[in-house]
This record gives sequence, C-alpha cells and structure tokens, in this order.
Amino acid sequence: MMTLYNLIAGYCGRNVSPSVSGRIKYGSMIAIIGPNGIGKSTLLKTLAGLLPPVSGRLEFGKKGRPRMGYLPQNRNIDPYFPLTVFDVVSMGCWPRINLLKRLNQHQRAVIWRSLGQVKLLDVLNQYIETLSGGQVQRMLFARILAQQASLILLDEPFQGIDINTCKIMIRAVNLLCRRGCTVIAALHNNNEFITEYFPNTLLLTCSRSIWNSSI
Ligand SMILES: Nc1ncnc2c1ncn2[C@@H]1O[C@H](COP(=O)(O)OP(=O)(O)OP(=O)(O)O)[C@@H](O)[C@H]1O
Repeated sequence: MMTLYNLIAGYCGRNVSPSVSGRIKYGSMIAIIGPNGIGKSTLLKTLAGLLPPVSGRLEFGKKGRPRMGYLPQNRNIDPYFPLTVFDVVSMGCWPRINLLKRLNQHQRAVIWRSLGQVKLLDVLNQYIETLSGGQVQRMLFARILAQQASLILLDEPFQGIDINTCKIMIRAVNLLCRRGCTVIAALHNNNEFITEYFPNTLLLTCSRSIWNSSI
C-alpha cells in the first residue's frame, strides 16, 4: 500500500530523520521508535503528507493516498469551548458531510460505535470541560475511529494516560488492523506496549533506520 524509497524527513530542506526505505502492507501495525529528537514525529508528519520529504519519495498503490487519520503529539483542544463529546467525535465525519446537511443515520451509527469502542458512551452528552485527561485522549481517539480511515498515524498516543485507557485504545487499534487498516505509531523506546502489541518496528538512529530490530 505504501512504499518508501530512501525517504528523509525534515524541515526546510534540513535532514532530520535518517533515510528510510521499505514497503508497508495493508493491515500492518508499526511502531516508529528511537530516542528523543531523532525525527519520529517529523517522519510521521511526512507520511501524513503534512511535510514534503527532504529527499527520497513515498508512493502509494494504484488507489492513491488512502483516507488518513492523524493524531498529533500536541493535542491542543480548548476545554472551555461549548462542545459535547458527541460533537467532537462527529467531527471525524465532517469530510464526508455537506456543511448544510445533518449527520445521517449511518454516520450517527459510526459515531456511536467509535464512542463504544473507547468506552465513552456514558459521557457522550457531557461538555468537554468536564472530562478527565484520559477521557479527552479517548475522545480524540474516537474521532479518529469515526473518520473510518484506512491509514492511521498516531504520535505518542499513550503519553500520560493510565494502563486501562492504553489497553482500551490498543484493543481498538488491533481491531482496525484486523479489518485491513494500517496503523503507524511513534512511540518512546521504553513504551511497554511495543513488544507486546506491535508486531513491526522501525527504529530510527542517527545514522540509519532499522526495521524490526529488538529494542
Ligand atoms: N517545526 C519545526 N521546524 C524545525 N525543526 C523542528 C520542527 N519541529 C521539530 N523540529 C526539530 O526536528 C528534530 C526532530 O524532532 P521530532 O519531534 O521529529 O523528534 P522525535 O523523535 O519525535 O522526538 P520526541 O521523542 O522528543 O517526541 C528536533 O531537533 C526538533 O527540534
């Protein structure tokens, strides 16, 4: 689905990541790992199409760039904006609804299912200012699920959240991969979930990138 040819990510023509080559198949679950500042987020942004590669290239299959969901590391959300949990998760459907139209039955079902997967159905009508940090994280994750993307890019999705919330999110990610969605997550090396849940890793070092190396 996605092939990387000597891809180097960076800013304004300055290399940040090492060169990465490889083929990423449908349904893969990949952790990008490496020390702080090595370029994990930068590479993820490049895969997301938010940054052009400094050099090398990224190619998608015949169908072109798939529908993508991206969870950035800096998840700024104004907690005092009067939105409910349902409102935020429904934003995942926006690309597919006309601004003048309401959500249809199918889209509502998708939102409910996404909320159910992250166990937030009981707070769907609550304002976001009333949520805990872990609930906010799960809500943003549900928004990604509602996008029904076939490529999901997650930047440090488990940072600062408790083990139960992590497990809820991991289960949702596993389910997506079994349905053919590709999930790529930038994670810190010491993340205990890597060995247990991510069958494939891409280790970035200052000199090169290494697929499926043990941490
Ligand atoms: N917008 C930017 N413009 C220029 N340089 C940047 C920008 N964002 C990050 N950098 C630099 O790129 C390098 C890699 O940063 P990046 O966030 O990709 O690393 P990382 O491996 O994800 O780090 P961490 O593990 O700390 O999240 C750092 O030196 C950082 O200062």
